[in-house]
Amino acid sequence: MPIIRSTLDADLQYLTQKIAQEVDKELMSPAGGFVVEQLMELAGLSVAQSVAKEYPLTKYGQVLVCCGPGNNGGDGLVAARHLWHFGYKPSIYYPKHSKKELFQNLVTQCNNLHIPFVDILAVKSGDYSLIVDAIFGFSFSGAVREPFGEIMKILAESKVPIAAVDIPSGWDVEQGDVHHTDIRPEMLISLTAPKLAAKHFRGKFHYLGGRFVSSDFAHKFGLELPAYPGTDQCVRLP
Ligand SMILES: NC(=O)C1=CN([C@@H]2O[C@H](COP(=O)(O)OP(=O)(O)OC[C@H]3O[C@@H](n4cnc5c(N)ncnc54)[C@H](O)[C@@H]3O)[C@@H](O)[C@H]2O)[C@H](O)CC1
Ligand SMILES: [K+]
Repeated sequence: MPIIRSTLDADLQYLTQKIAQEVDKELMSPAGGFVVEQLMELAGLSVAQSVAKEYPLTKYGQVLVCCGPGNNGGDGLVAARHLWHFGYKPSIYYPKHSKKELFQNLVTQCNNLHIPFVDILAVKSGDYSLIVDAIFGFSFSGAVREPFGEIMKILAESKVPIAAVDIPSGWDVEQGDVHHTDIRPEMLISLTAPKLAAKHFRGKFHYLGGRFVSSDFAHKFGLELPAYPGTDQCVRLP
């Protein structure tokens, strides 16, 4: 059963990069009425909740959240904060801090919880039982540019499970791992709706998060979204 059907392209069951960006833009237009802080908060909360459903803190308490320079990284910063409140012991690898106030605030919030910001050596230490990959999302394009090549390599060689936010980082948003990053997440948390790259996902757990789409809005974009159970911010996809 298709989860998403886009009437903008009848052959698609998953979103193209362009449609994903259009949906995002429309949500934050006067017609959508959202601001980015709200969407990011709900996206990050849904990531933390998805992780908590499959990786209990008794076994996966030490979580490393790897955050990139854009909004995917912002989702990671939010997710780290919620994971901390859920009882996990997150650390954050965030090599390229954004100067935007939104991101500075997210960093302050994490600092206030004493969530450590670690460097690449800590990432290599193997002290973590789970990695959250929030490096690149739906605006990634082309081959990976430095300084992210090294972290991609570490993620690819990781022996612990990876939970990827929206798209496995380094993967082409539509075609999957065409740049051969070899990142193979065990979990994928698609936000708003899966992107085409999700068709290439072979991990164990595919979740949908970002519970902020109205039915009118979904109808406008031809999105057929599954119902979220109860008060959950995420739903497991088949
Ligand atoms: N509506 C939603 O679903 C929401 C999703 N959110 C999250 O936002 C990201 C998309 O965020 P955006 O800032 O547009 O882009 P990215 O985070 O994917 O990355 C942009 C960042 O990456 C750099 N970059 C791009 N390509 C490369 C490359 N080849 N090598 C190195 N660096 C690259 C680019 O220069 C930028 O700095 C979406 O996936 C969701 O996770 C929102 O949080 C809420 C709404
Ligand atoms: K990602």
